[in-house]
Amino acid sequence: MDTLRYTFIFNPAADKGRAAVREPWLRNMVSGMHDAVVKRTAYAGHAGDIAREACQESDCLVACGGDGTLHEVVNASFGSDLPIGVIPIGSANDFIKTLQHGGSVVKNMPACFSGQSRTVDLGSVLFNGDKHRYFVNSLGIGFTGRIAGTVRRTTWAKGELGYIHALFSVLIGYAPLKMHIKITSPDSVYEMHEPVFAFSVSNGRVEGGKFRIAPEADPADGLLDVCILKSIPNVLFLGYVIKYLRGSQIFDSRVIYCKASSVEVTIPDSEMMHMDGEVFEHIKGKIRISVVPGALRVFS
Ligand SMILES: Nc1ncnc2c1ncn2[C@@H]1O[C@H](COP(=O)(O)OP(=O)(O)OP(=O)(O)O)[C@@H](O)[C@H]1O
Repeated sequence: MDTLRYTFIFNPAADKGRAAVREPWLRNMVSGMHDAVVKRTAYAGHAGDIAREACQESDCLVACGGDGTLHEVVNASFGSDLPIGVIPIGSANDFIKTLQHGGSVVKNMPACFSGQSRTVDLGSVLFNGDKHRYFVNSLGIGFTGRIAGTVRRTTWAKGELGYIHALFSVLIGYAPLKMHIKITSPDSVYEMHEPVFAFSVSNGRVEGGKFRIAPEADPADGLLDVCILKSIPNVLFLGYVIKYLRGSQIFDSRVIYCKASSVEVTIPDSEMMHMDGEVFEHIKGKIRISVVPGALRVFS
């Protein structure tokens, strides 16, 4: 069998710059193992540019960073059918927690070289008219979009602490958002039109490091998991934080949790959205989210 050609796409800015110290380790691990090169990103968006080029000259791509790095690599290489590996050296590394090897950097290295891959679903998102992205792990509009924005802006709080700090910062002055939501499930269509505290659609189970936002999610089931927290008084918030940490919010009467093949959301006012922790500002109008079954090959 021919040796597989690997491109490792290394984001030194991941984990608020702490990933940079991993570079000698990564280069050492990679050297002499297979036909592999390490390419270091130089700016935000560069992981996608490297991935696009590498599709022509590689058999496998490995995203070395957090969920944002993986998000860029997946969007840039969509349609190439190249398997993608993950070396989780970001702050949260949420998607890898749903895959077999958990968040371990050391365990994921051999997984990348095993040649064993499996297919998982992707979320496809049309927004602001003609804008389009795929997400791997999760999407949030409103509350969790603002949290992702705060995490990006805050430089002093690193790792999962950054997500906890952002959670409470966003809560101050937060009011539930008006949303019209249409959820299409395999056997039903459900519509709601009321203020929503938190809205997410997930392919993976975890978000923000520790929050079990979609505890029933299976990234290979051909469906996305929808979790909507209806309007709640802010005083009840702490109780819901604990429920989201445990994944028990799905049994709460104020939460809608279901599997869907597509979700259409309409928001009248400009809002923040995140996909895999990447922030998209000034989102307004219709957002069309749908599953693309088995669209991504991952090493696991
Ligand atoms: N060389 C670079 N300089 C500045 N920013 C970069 C560079 N390379 C990539 N980025 C940006 O760094 C951001 C953070 O990357 P990533 O999401 O992988 O790490 P993280 O936020 O620590 O992890 P997680 O999303 O799992 O919490 C991304 O938005 C990406 O576009």
